Amino acid sequence: MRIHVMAGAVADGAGRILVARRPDHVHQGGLWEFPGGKLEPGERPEQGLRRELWEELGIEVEASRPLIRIHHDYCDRRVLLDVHRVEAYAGTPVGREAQPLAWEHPEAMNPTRFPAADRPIINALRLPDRLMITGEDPGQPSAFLSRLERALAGGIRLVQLRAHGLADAAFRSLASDAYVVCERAGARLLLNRDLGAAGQLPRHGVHLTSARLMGLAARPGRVDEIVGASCHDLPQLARAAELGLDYAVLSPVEPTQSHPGAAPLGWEGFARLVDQAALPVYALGGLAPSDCAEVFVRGGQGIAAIRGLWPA
Ligand SMILES: Nc1nc2c([nH]c(=O)n2[C@H]2C[C@H](O)[C@@H](COP(=O)(O)OP(=O)(O)OP(=O)(O)O)O2)c(=O)[nH]1
Repeated sequence: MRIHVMAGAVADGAGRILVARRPDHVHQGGLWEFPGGKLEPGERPEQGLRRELWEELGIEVEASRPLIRIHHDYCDRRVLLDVHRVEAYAGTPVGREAQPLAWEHPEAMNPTRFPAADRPIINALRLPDRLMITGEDPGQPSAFLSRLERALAGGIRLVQLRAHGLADAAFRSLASDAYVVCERAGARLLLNRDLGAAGQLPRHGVHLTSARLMGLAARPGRVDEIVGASCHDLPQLARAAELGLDYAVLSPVEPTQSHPGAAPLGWEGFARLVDQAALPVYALGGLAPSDCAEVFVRGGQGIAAIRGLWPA
């Protein structure tokens, strides 16, 4: 039987997340967790979250939204971790069951101190809700970089540099400049390029095409960088999770101008695939920032887009 667990990601003003230490004698004891517990029969998820955070922390959840759902098989029990981001609450969290509490920045979290199922939750907390894929003008670096700067000024914090039309030397030059611009804005740059060509280029991570993903036997890149991949079906999502990638981009959700022939998944199809994926999944294909609320309800991390995010 599967246990449905509600857990809350409660943030402070500095973006740190509240974690609690599980007692030694319980399942996954001694490890740190996102506070929560089992959904009771007949309870709605939001109700269960409110009850658990009241019982464990003495806070009243006023607003929350889905962050990620993870199915995990621990051999001795199967769990569904249904994690919500707590957006507003009343009260001051205290360990009402005498559990030690700590506030940790997601970047500083050590996944080995959490249950195995929590790794994708930590990644979901580290990643923003918008992944911008670069669009026009890669052949005109100054116009391209000024578009990039405008996007960063508008709050973009994760950028995938996609410039398949550029030869290696032009790509290397553009990537080096884009890295400087992203660093200055506190944003992260992912290179969508063969790792041989991306080589030692400065970057915060790499983005793999679905063909490259399916040809790999192990997670590529450095351990400290973000690695994600484009996916279009369940076997690709499963491979991305197996390799321990940090995120996937699933497409196309809606019909797009860039891939007019591809059959769209629709929101139902997107939600069905995401629910079986054990990693954060961005929705791609005909989407704009106003679609984020829909993506959250469907279990996704947020939107990935060229047209919807790359400045005109
Ligand atoms: N709350 C929480 N549970 C987690 C996390 N990661 C993870 O694998 N789990 C697992 C451990 C447990 O098997 C299950 C949570 O069940 P629990 O026993 O803590 O639930 P509960 O608070 O309702 O406790 P009780 O009724 O057994 O006293 O989910 C996490 O980050 N937070």
